[in-house]
Amino acid sequence: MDQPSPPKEARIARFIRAHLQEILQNWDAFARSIPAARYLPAATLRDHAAGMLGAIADRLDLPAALPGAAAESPPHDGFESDTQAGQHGAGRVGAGFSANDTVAEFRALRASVMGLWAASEHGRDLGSEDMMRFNDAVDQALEESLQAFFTEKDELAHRFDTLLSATPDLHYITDVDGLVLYANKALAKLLGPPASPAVRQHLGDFAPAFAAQLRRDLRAVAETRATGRGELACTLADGTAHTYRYILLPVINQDGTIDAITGTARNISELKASEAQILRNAYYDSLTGLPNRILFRERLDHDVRRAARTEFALALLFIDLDGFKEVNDRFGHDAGDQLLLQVAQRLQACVRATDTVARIGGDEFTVILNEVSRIAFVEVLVCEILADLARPFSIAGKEVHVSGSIGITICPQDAHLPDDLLRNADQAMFVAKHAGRNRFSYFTPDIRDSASARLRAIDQLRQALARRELRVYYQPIVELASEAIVKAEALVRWHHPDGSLVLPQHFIGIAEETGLIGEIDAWVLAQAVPCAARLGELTGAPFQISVNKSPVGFTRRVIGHGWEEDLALFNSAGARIAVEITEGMLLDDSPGVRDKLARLQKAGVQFTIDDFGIGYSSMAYLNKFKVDFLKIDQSFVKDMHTTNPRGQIFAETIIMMAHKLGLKVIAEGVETASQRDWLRQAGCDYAQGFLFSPATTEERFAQLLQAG
Ligand SMILES: Nc1nc2c(ncn2[C@@H]2O[C@H](COP(=O)(O)OP(=O)(O)OP(=O)(O)O)[C@@H](O)[C@H]2O)c(=O)[nH]1
Repeated sequence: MDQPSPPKEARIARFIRAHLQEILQNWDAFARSIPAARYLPAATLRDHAAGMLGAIADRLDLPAALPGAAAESPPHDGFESDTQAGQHGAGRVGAGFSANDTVAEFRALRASVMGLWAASEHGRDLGSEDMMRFNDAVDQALEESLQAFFTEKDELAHRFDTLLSATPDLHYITDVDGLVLYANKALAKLLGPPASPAVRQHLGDFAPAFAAQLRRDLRAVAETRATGRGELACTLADGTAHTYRYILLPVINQDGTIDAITGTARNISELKASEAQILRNAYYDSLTGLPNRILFRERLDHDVRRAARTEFALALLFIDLDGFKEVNDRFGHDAGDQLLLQVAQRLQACVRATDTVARIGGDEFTVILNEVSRIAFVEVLVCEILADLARPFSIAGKEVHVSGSIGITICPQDAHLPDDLLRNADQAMFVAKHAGRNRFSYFTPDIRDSASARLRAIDQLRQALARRELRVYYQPIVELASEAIVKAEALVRWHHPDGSLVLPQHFIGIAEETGLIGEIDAWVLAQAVPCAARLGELTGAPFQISVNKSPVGFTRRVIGHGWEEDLALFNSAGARIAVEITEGMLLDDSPGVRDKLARLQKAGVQFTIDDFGIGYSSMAYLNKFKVDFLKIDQSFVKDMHTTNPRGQIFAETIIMMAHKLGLKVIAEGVETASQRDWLRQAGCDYAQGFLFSPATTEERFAQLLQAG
């Protein structure tokens, strides 16, 4: 049987297979004109072309591959890239080809084959059925490729949309005018539905007030091709205020043109709020909201510089509350906080918006008064502040009273450097406080001199402690009935390097202010306890030494003061030590003070009320707290036989009252025999003073004791 002649279409298939290498050489030249093809290696492109040509040839070989076959079996809707052409089209998406590039690629294939066919012996058959079938096969492959290409693109877009819509950030693609080509879910929500499907929304529509800013930025990105960045503080349609940080990137086409801009915008409102909070914490006092010390210093620097350029002066006020600690102690720390807040409000209400009120420490405030034309105005304002602070405060339904001590310094009159001004105002405040509180004091050079002298004294006292220049002296206390030395008072002396012996009244005040008193009191106690034991051995009977304990040591934390260490010493000494305290101490009903007194009493320590009769008139504390001795203040003793006979009456009354309460009485400052005789006759138990002996060293004291 005769073999049927091969179908006509096989001719071109055979032609393709036979001339594949030449076709591919032609193809190379065409392919170079396809923009995206430039980014693929030549070998890869040729492999693709060879694969496609092979598939087209195979298709032409099929008997079913008749003209119009593609039209008869159109790719179904859910196109799957299962043919060679389909796979090719889907792959082109990943390779960065546009649809036009893909079309161009097929055109190049067609032209490569047709060019060679025309040049071959078949040249005259260009319009032949072979050619028509070939063109149909290429068209069909192209259609399959494009279908796959677009399906892949849609899927990719969907995947990107899913990815970009999974974040709260705004992602967008716009044209160069800002008309939105793509908006992720977050942005679409902000933009709301478009007015009409035919009208594109503008990126700035979600914050209309900033549309102009966005337009400018978009234009700049399109013109400069540089990435644009910016921040947008805006109010959204729901009335909430937000800040967005955005980025705009030009999408540069392969031909170098820009017709789209893409980017993201992130809502940084929380970040901004926490940045603002950090800034507030760094520069503002969290309790009162006033500028803190750091911001105050910055403002002072700035205001001083500005004042130097004008004819105006600047006044700096340093305000320290009086009696604030008592508010904390009596009403609690929260009440203290409330008070500070109300003080801040009152101070702020006194000054102009251009002035600064700052809280620079616990109960310390400063006020910078700018553009001061007359100092008299400052004084008027300061009086107003004092009056305002002295008005009662209402805290948790209770009336609370404080006052203020104010130091004033003027720039440039007193100083023109911020540090000096602050120091001046502080020193002037110190003077106001020590002059009785609830008043003001101007800075003067004298104040500076005495403040420097005070600082020098503090420094010297510190050194005295370190160099062990302090000594304990003991003053005999005699029993008036027998005139025998039965006790001693330990008194501290300072052997100054200049050879002088400094009495406590010249340094205890500074020691109390600076807290060094704790160290001094503890050191005196540590000397007195073994001394009492030694003197006891000498006399063969327990010997008692009184030590002074500063109220500061009971009420505050003081330097070098280990309360527990003291207590161990007191415990070991028991009644060999008596503690001299002031009436004020017993009136202090704060738990800290009461607890310390009770612990001392438990240790067996006896108590002497020092300077009795010159302090508080209330004696109710004598009923509450067990005291052993009353010490009549030396002012009564001194007055006894001089101009003021009332001294005798007071002394007599004190002695009588003490005895009725079961207490012993010590008179101090006894200098004359007549004072001694009178006291003895009035029933006073003990006396101390120059008549018997000044305070002296332990050795000398021991000699006195032995001499009887
Ligand atoms: N409630 C409260 N108290 C504070 C705060 N900061 C510091 N203080 C207290 O404020 C007090 C300030 O001490 P002082 O200035 O010596 O007290 P004061 O009673 O006013 O003494 P004078 O100035 O001598 O009249 C201390 O007891 C601190 O513990 C705070 O933020 N809140």
